[in-house]
Order: sequence, then C-alpha cells, then structure tokens
Amino acid sequence: MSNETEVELVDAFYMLIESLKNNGIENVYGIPGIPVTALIRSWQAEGGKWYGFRHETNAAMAAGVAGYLTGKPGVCLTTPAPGFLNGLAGAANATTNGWPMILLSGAAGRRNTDLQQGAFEEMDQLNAARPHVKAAYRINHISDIPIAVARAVRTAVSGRPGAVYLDLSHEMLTGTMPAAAAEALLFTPVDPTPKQLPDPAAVKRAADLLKGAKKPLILLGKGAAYAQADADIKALVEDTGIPFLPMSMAKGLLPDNHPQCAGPARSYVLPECDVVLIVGARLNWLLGNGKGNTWGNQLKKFIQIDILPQEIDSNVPIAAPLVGDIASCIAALREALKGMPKADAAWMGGIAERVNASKEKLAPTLKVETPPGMMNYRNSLGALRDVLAKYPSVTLVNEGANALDNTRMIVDQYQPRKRIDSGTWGIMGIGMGACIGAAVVTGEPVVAVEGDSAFGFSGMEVETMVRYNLPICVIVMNNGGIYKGNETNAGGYDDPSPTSFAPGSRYDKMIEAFGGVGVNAQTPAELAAAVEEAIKSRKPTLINACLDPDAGVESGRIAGLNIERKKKK
Ligand SMILES: Nc1ncnc2c1ncn2[C@@H]1O[C@H](COP(=O)(O)OP(=O)(O)O)[C@@H](O)[C@H]1O
Ligand SMILES: Cc1ncc(Cc2csc(CCOP(=O)(O)OP(=O)(O)O)c2C)c(N)n1
Ligand SMILES: [Mg+2]
Repeated sequence: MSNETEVELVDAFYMLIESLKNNGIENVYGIPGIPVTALIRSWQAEGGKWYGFRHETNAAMAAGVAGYLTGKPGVCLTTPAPGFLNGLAGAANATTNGWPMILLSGAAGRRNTDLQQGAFEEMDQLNAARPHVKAAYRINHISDIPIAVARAVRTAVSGRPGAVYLDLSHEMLTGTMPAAAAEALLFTPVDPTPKQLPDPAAVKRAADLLKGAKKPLILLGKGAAYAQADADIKALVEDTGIPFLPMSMAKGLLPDNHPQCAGPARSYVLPECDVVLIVGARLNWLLGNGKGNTWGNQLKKFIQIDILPQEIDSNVPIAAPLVGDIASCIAALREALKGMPKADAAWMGGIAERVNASKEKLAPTLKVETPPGMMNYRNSLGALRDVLAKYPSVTLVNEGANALDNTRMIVDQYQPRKRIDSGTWGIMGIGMGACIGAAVVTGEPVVAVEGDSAFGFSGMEVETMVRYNLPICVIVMNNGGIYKGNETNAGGYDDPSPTSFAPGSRYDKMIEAFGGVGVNAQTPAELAAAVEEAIKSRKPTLINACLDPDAGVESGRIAGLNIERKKKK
C-alpha cells in the first residue's frame, strides 16, 4: 500500500478556503465554471457567502466597491481567459479609484501555456494583468497558498489601496499535501494596514502654512472617505472654521448642508483661495490638474496629505507635502493647529453669499415641468432629493452623463461613504455591481440613479439583485439615449442616430420578468412615491423614470473634452 493512503491529505481548495477565512474574507463575487465550480461549492459548504453574477465585470465592480466601503479587499473569482479578462476591467477600475480588491482566476496549466500548445482557455493571465492592477502573483504550489493570499491582502490594503491579481495555476489547483504540514502553514497576518505616521517637521510646515492663510480651503477626496477617520476630519474642519469642498465620493464626510460646505460655490473658491489643504484627493483632470482657469490662473500653496509619496508634485509643486495615512496625518495636524484663530469672516461670508445665491437659482428649477407634464433631470431629482433626505443611511449609486452631473449637484449626502459613482475614470458600467456590493456589505437599502445608457452596461444583474432579494431600487433616467434621445441620424437616412435608443423603452418590465417590482413613473410625485415605497419595503425595484427626450447635453459637464471635426472633407 502506498504511503499516501496512510497520511491524511488536504487539497488546494481547502488551503484557499482556510486562507481566505484567516484574512477575514466572508464574501466572494463571481461566476462559476471550469475549473472553479467545485471550489465555489466548497466555499459555500464551509460557510463562505457566494454571490453569483451574470457577467464577471459586474462581480469585480461589486468586489471593488465592497473594498472601498469596508477597507477589506472584496474578492472576485473567475474562470480563465475570457472570465479573467472580464474581471480585469473591474480590477483596473478599482486600482484607478484606489480601492482594495483581489481578482482570483483559474488558469490553464503552465506547461501548455508557456509552450502555447492550445490548452483549454489558455492565456498568459499573469502578464495580461500586470499593467492594470497594483500587483499580480501566481501561485504555483499548494503550500504557497497561505503566504500568497496574505500577501495579496496586504498589498491590496496597504499604501494606496488597489487590486491584486492572484493566478490559480492548474497544477496548483490540482495539488494535495499532508494535512499536518498544511496546518503548520496556515496563519492569520498581523496588521495588514499599518499606520504610516507623518514626519513631525512636515506637520509643522503644513500647520504654519495653514495658519498664515488668508483664504484657506480644505479639499476632501474619496481617499478621505476611504480612510474612515470621519470624526477627526469633521473636527479639523469645524475647529478651524475653514470652508471645505468635497469631491463627489467625499460628499457626506460632513453633511452637504453644513454651513462650511463650499460645494455650490466651487467656481468661486478654487480661483479665490490662497492655501489649499488636500486630504485624499488627486490634482488630476477632475481638478483641472491643479492649474489654469479652474484655479484662476494662479498657482496656489498646496498642502497635500497622501499615503503615496510619489503623488506629491504629480501635477504642480506642493508647498507642504504631508505623507502618511490620513487618520495619522489629520490627528497630528489637529494637534499642531490647536489655538489657531477661525478662518477669516469676510472669506467665509463671501462663500456663504455665493452658496446661497447658487441654491436660490437652483431651487425653482427643481419644480418646473418643461415641457408641461414632462419630467426632466431637475424636477425628477428635486423630488428624489427630498425623499433621500429622510433616509441618510441609504447608499446612492450614480452613473451616466447628465444623470451623473445633475444628481451630484442636486442630491445631498449626509453620511460618509454613501455615494458611489463613476469615479476617477468616469466609467459607465459600475452600476449594478456597485449596488450589489454596497447592499451586501452595508445591509442598508441602496438607490441607484442610472442614465439609461449607463444602466445598459450592467442591467442583466437585475436578475442577480432579485435572486438574492437585495434592498436595491434602480431608477433608470430614461431620456431615450446617450445624453439625450431625440438626435436624428446625421446621414439623413432613417437608421437611429449614434446616441438614440428605442423610443418608449420600458425598463421596469425587465425586473418584472424576474419577479421584482417594476414601476413606470411619469411625474416627480410618482417617482418619489415609488422610491420611498422601495426603501420601506426593501424589495428589489426598478423604476422607469420617463424623462423629456430633449433633456440633456452632449457629454454632460465635460462636453469640452470632445473632439469635433476641423473641416468637412
Ligand atoms: N488611508 C489613506 N491615507 C492617505 N491617503 C490615502 C488613503 N487612502 C487613499 N489615499 C489617497 O487618496 C487619494 C484619492 O484621490 P482620488 O481617488 O483622486 O480622490 P477624488 O477622486 O475624490 O479626488 C489617492 O492619491 C490615494 O493615494
Ligand atoms: C465603459 C464606458 N463606455 C463608454 C463611455 C462613454 C460614455 C460617457 S457617459 C455615457 C452614457 C451617457 O448616457 P446616459 O443615458 O447614461 O446618461 P444621460 O446623459 O443622462 O443620457 C457613455 C456611453 C464611458 N464613460 N465608459
Ligand atoms: Mg440617457
């Protein structure tokens, strides 16, 4: 009898499952298939939660959003080659946003792949992943699984968070090893997200610059939301009296209706300020790269808090770099600013004036039906704003062009990490994955405001939402197309224009097909009532919000980035 039959063995599935649990992973998002279906069944049998999607990109988006909201990496598991590639899109988006996630993919055997012999779903996934994720590792032997998973988690959550790709080679997945040796290898990592303390001299430099400012501004980015230093950030803002400007996913760190919120006066405060404290934001395209008209064509004195040293000076010189984790940097800065006089009353008064003027200009548009009897972005979102103000713990998911810009401007946030949107890339397609990831990790209702084009990228996951009976209410802002729905074909013939969809589409019928609640809303009142009912009932709901097909502008707020023809021929 061979020695093997006498020694108890464990397999790679056991080592993977135990290692994921040792790293605090509870949920896995993905799609089954060769060679991972049995692994998924084993994960469930061992108490792991599995969320089976209809497209791996949406599963990866869910994992990325779960990572952003919890600070633990969301895990997406896929089959090889095409499944891996679909998941990679979500992993790349997570890395671009600085969100921790792990993409686990089955892979063809190394022998065939490296000789390109045409194995089943053969692809060099490790090298395909590398340019698009924070790190990529291949596990070649079952005994390496505990270290590989711990390293993937630590890499994903430490420093600037991002996605890590773990390649599950065929040889490794089919391996076994003695149980005793296996138990000795399994471990729980210590402190995967260590504090990164700032240099005291850097703290003093930053504090001195802020104390000397006449028109200071605090710029809060999604890194500040991710850091979960909510109380200290709020205290820094309120103790100093400095106005704050939240980037879209930092909304709610302090309530949008806070007296120091300069959101509605962005076009005044960016050119007028003199010293800017940047907390977890990048001076990228979303902030005019820190220079030019957006900033009044004057170079500002920037203090930048970031965990990634090489983010400093990425676009413009930073006068006071503060490198470290946001929680540690804010705590140190608060200590150094003790006793600092509140921000200048004239500066605050000027901002308040512009904030109020902006709100007064917006208010009447939130009630007007143009054309009569029709919904547009303003009156529909005005009604939604009033409902969501009553449910601050609802997570809002938002994508589209006009659907995105108008929602960001009109719908206020009151709590941190309650707005998930197209992020740094301005990507379409995060929608349903984000809804599912947020509903799973928060347990709270989720409301999605989706452009009708944006919804189309992940709309099949409506079935997934219903299958898991998640408290998600999807509002499809149906203006009949991309940006609007009444463009005619430039060629004059009767094919649809490049941006129009089938007129009169009824997206609410989709969810009814799967047993969810569908509503066709023609007025702001109908929309408001349906959203409130969905929040209260927690039933998976899809509302087809019928908007004026003429509502919307090309590319929304960033139309200036378009390239137009220079000459006809
Ligand atoms: N815990 C943290 N401590 C310090 N910086 C962080 C932390 N988490 C993320 N960051 C940084 O926050 C920044 C977020 O920037 P970005 O995603 O551009 O935000 P926004 O789009 O809201 O402006 C990134 O440069 C990232 O390195
Ligand atoms: C993955 C990807 N593919 C295409 C695009 C380009 C785009 C930007 S915005 C948009 C859709 C706008 O139409 P929608 O109906 O959603 O919104 P609205 O303005 O309210 O009508 C597209 C296709 C992006 N950003 N990402
Ligand atoms: Mg549209």
